[in-house]
Amino acid sequence: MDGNLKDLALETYSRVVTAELRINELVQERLSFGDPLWRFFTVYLEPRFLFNLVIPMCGIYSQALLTRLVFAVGLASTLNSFAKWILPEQRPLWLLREMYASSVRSPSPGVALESHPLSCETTAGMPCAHSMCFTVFTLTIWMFLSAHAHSGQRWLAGTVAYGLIFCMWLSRLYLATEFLHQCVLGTFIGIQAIGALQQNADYLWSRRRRWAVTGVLLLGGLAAAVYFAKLNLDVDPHWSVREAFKWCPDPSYMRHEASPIFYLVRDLGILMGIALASPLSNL
Ligand SMILES: O=P(O)(O)OC[C@H]1O[C@@H](O)[C@H](O)[C@@H](O)[C@@H]1O
Repeated sequence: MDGNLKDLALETYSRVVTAELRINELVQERLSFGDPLWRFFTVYLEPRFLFNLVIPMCGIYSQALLTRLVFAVGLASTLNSFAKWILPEQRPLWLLREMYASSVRSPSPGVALESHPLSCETTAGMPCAHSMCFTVFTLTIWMFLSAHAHSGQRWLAGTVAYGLIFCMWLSRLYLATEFLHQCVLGTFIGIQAIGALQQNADYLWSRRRRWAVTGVLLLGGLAAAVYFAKLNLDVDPHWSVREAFKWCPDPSYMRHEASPIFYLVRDLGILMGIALASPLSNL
């Protein structure tokens, strides 16, 4: 019974992702006129660029906004890196090439996807980091600016924010780095994370430095524990890097600073900065 259920779940999953490959193909075929725009979203609105340039620039407008953005996007990015680290999922190009390369999986999906230098990601797919962090970034700004806006202005700004998030999905689908469900879930988790941060804002912002630093160190311990647990279970912790090496058309497209461990260290570094500045309510 258990075996049947597992087979059914695997078969359903396989059907869904195969159908989703067609969505990637459709976006590539129909929306190629927007190529520069899709590249812009992926390159200039990605989490690293947000942390390095866009969020500090927002600080020119307001320091309160800067603090909120670093806190919210930093937490969202860490959550995302942990999800990819603990439970990695395929990306469309990896799956497609594996389907064509393997004689076991048939019939072949009959889909052709173009790959770009930007398609060579070395982390796992789920949930989409670009969609998740950009959702948190956009909605945090929207909430901050809406505080003193009329309902009409709020509605207009909200529509623009969701339109931009949708463009980020199209960008990731166009570059065939993500399946649609990975983009949708990235945004969904981002929205849930913002809700949870809002509800617990007083508690989180009043944490003393000692507790915040201990929390970040524990997260570092969790990341290391996952690494050793996977080794023990004979699961490759660097599975996503191997997949990228296997299926990327040109290994020079890959960046060493894009590996899961690098992103975990980057995100925990950002969180450690926040922890050292705690309690945030004093800023
Ligand atoms: O999950 P995505 O959207 O394909 O992004 C992969 C990586 O892309 C990088 O550009 C980001 O800096 C990382 O945070 C992210 O994990």
